[in-house]
Amino acid sequence: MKSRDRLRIAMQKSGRLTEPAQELLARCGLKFRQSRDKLFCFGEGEPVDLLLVRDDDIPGLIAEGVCDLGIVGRNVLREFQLSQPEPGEGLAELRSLGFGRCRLSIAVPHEDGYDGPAQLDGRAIATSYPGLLGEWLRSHGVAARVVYLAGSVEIAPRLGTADAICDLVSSGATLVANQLREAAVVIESEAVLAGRRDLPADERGEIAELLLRRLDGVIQVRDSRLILLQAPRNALDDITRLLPGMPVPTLTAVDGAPDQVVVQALCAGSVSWRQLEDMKRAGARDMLVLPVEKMLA
Ligand SMILES: Nc1ncnc2c1ncn2[C@@H]1O[C@H](COP(=O)(O)OP(=O)(O)OP(=O)(O)O)[C@@H](O)[C@H]1O
Ligand SMILES: O=P(O)(O)OC[C@H]1O[C@H](OP(=O)(O)OP(=O)(O)O)[C@H](O)[C@@H]1O
Ligand SMILES: [Mg+2]
Repeated sequence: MKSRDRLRIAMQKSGRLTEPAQELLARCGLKFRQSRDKLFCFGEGEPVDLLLVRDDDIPGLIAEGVCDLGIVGRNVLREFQLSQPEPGEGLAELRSLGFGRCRLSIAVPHEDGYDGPAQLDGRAIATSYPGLLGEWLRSHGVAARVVYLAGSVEIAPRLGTADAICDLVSSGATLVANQLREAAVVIESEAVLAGRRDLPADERGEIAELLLRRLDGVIQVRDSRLILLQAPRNALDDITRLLPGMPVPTLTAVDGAPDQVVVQALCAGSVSWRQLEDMKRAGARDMLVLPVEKMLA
């Protein structure tokens, strides 16, 4: 294969993960110019390019070395890994990215009810994820027949081609619309950054590491809020306990009010109105919750 000195990331061309993935890379400071056929994006500035493909193709492209990294659902990555002779080798989930959250679940016709895995013994289950379903069935000691369907899995029970399904669920609206009920969760999924276990030991590896560092900063910032408030010193313990992630706050004295301090704290996660009201009851006032734009430890 031709050697390459630019890092290449595979991502979904058009689908649920496209926009959030593009936004995430932009937040990492990467800028791209799209090719005319819209299959490739050339990186401007950093030596990082994008390949825009069907999400199902992403793990294979990384495994074959066509791309170095990929942004893909954990469901697709795990299914690919299970299709390989050595599922534990080759590809790895390098980071979880916090969008595209859904779960792969087994669902049964609403009128059937569900009283545990044994109910699925001897039944036919339709899915696009035979590897993940097969693993779940084995680990629960269930002998069911797996019927592979590439799409529209949810209509299989009505068509009589299966007794149950195993498909992605988010709001549950698709299940309700098809008179199905969620019976068991096979895996919780979200978009992940996938890569080979061994990053290339050259310039591309260095760029990948730089990208991972920026990504960590972006993810941490996205999930962080800076809170500023004023409080009586004797209420500090109570107020700190109410801060998400219980950070160690920085304290500043208030001129002319020795019993008061200004508290500054970096919180993990958003701060709800309810938490602010609880802090106010504990003695806090003049509370400000600020988003964080960039962070570098
Ligand atoms: N309802 C949902 N809510 C949230 N995330 C979802 C939902 N359905 C799927 N996902 C996640 O988003 C990924 C992409 O879903 P999408 O429906 O865009 O894929 P697709 O139809 O297979 O697209 P492609 O044309 O690229 O093959 C899924 O693999 C899954 O990780
Ligand atoms: O629980 P819900 O919020 O209803 O989401 C679940 C549905 O979302 C996905 O399909 P999508 O809408 O992407 O259609 P597709 O299968 O045709 O891609 C998935 O395959 C489920 O059918
Ligand atoms: Mg797909």
